[in-house]
Amino acid sequence: MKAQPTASHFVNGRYVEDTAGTPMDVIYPATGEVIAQLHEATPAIIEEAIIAAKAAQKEWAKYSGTERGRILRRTADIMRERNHDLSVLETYDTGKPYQETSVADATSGADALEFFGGLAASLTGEHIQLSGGDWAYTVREPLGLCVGIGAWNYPTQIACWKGAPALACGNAVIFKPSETTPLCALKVAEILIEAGLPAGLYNVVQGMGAVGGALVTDPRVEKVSLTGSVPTGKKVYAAAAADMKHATMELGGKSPMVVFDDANIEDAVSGAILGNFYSSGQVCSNGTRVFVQKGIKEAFLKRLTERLSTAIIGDPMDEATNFGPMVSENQLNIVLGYVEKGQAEGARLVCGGTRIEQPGSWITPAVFADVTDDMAIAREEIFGPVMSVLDFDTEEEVVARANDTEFGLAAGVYTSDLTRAHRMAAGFEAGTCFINSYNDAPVEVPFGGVKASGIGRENSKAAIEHYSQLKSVYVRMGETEAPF
Ligand SMILES: NC(=O)C1=CN([C@@H]2O[C@H](COP(=O)(O)OP(=O)(O)OC[C@H]3O[C@@H](n4cnc5c(N)ncnc54)[C@H](O)[C@@H]3O)[C@@H](O)[C@H]2O)C=CC1
Repeated sequence: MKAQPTASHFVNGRYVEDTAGTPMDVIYPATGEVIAQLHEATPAIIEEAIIAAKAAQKEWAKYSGTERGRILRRTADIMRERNHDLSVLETYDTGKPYQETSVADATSGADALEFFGGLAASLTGEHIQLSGGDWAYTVREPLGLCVGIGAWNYPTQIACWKGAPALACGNAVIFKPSETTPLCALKVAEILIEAGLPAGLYNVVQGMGAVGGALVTDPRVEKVSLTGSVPTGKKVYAAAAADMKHATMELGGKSPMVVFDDANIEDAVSGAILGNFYSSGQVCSNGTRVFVQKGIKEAFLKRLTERLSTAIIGDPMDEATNFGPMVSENQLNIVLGYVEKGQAEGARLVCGGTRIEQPGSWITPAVFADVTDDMAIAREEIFGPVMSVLDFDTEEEVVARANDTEFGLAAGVYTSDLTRAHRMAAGFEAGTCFINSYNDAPVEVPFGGVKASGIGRENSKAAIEHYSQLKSVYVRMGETEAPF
């Protein structure tokens, strides 16, 4: 098999297998071939991971930030050196074109390791002067054992976006990748050990939702960070709350992208393509509701369809390919179902949306025009290459319509009017806004959603708040006074 790892799990610094676990086939989405076979984690594997992580974390917490950071930065360097191999594996795991995986997956993971590695030494508390010479200080302490649960669209990135801040703060991690894309997190775990991370601090256990559920409900786990859909997020957040665990939820969206008459059409079309068709549309923050002001609607659609006709759909390993298959047959069928639904609801299919008849899970990028707010394709997260174009007249109207959704992950605006751009950003109910751009996610900037799209933030200094807690220590310099 093309991508068979040494074993299914990585626990306590080494690969481990337990063939008693349910077999899991890993399928290359571009051809439908089985490229690896793993086993789901058994309760024995989960137990081994928890025991190893708890023991290792106690020692890791005693390391200085400088020492922790050095290991993370070394890991980032190794990941960059091996970017080609890691990107090929990511392409096998997800089907995303190598043209994308070579610049947006292991490299983004390395950015997180480097950023949080650099921050580790500066994670200090503060000194607070009080009256009468008394004073207090705060200590930033790790949470303990953090569980990360991943989605299938950015497996390496998610494994690092959760692992890097957790480790920088002195925590241990157990990561459960998506069952659809289990391969790359194992490589991250292996490279962390090679870079000098003590055994037991970053473990990878495979499995379906039930394995995630077993981790989330274990009383020895202090924090849960999920990247996934809103329905899963609601379950995992509720399970974490039952034990008062810390939680970060990076969930789905149905984000608006607003294009005003005065926008640079070429840039707006680029933003709409990036925000709908990169990774075959499998990006949580995608701007799938494209509101176009009526005056430029036809010009926008014309240029969009022209540009879409130049997409290179084909072998994901070919560096020229810029549009790959859906991650799985299951996801393809969900997307095809929405294309059918959109047509049945009366939207106009401008182009694409047809299954490409060849092995693997392929579809052409779809654009719907004349979409109205009540249609399922405008309300529900599709998580595939289906763009809905909606018309609007005024700024006031479009802000209200853009916000009329349970989600609040991202929002974008294309306009050449500077003050309007900032008014729009202020009016959007979204965790991340883009002005004349779409889907940037550099590690320096907080990322996360509002409303049903989640709680907490990943990346940036903001993530530190979600992987550490403050202890306050009061120091009295005089006598202790009591009422009697
Ligand atoms: N906001 C963000 O940063 C991102 C959000 N996403 C969202 O992820 C979704 C697509 O990914 P999927 O893997 O289909 O999501 P999903 O919600 O089906 O699964 C996510 C993960 O949760 C696990 N899981 C399922 N049930 C569980 C349970 N009861 N307890 C614990 N773990 C459980 C799954 O095994 C998987 O590892 C989309 O909604 C997308 O928007 C994807 C990428 C980034």
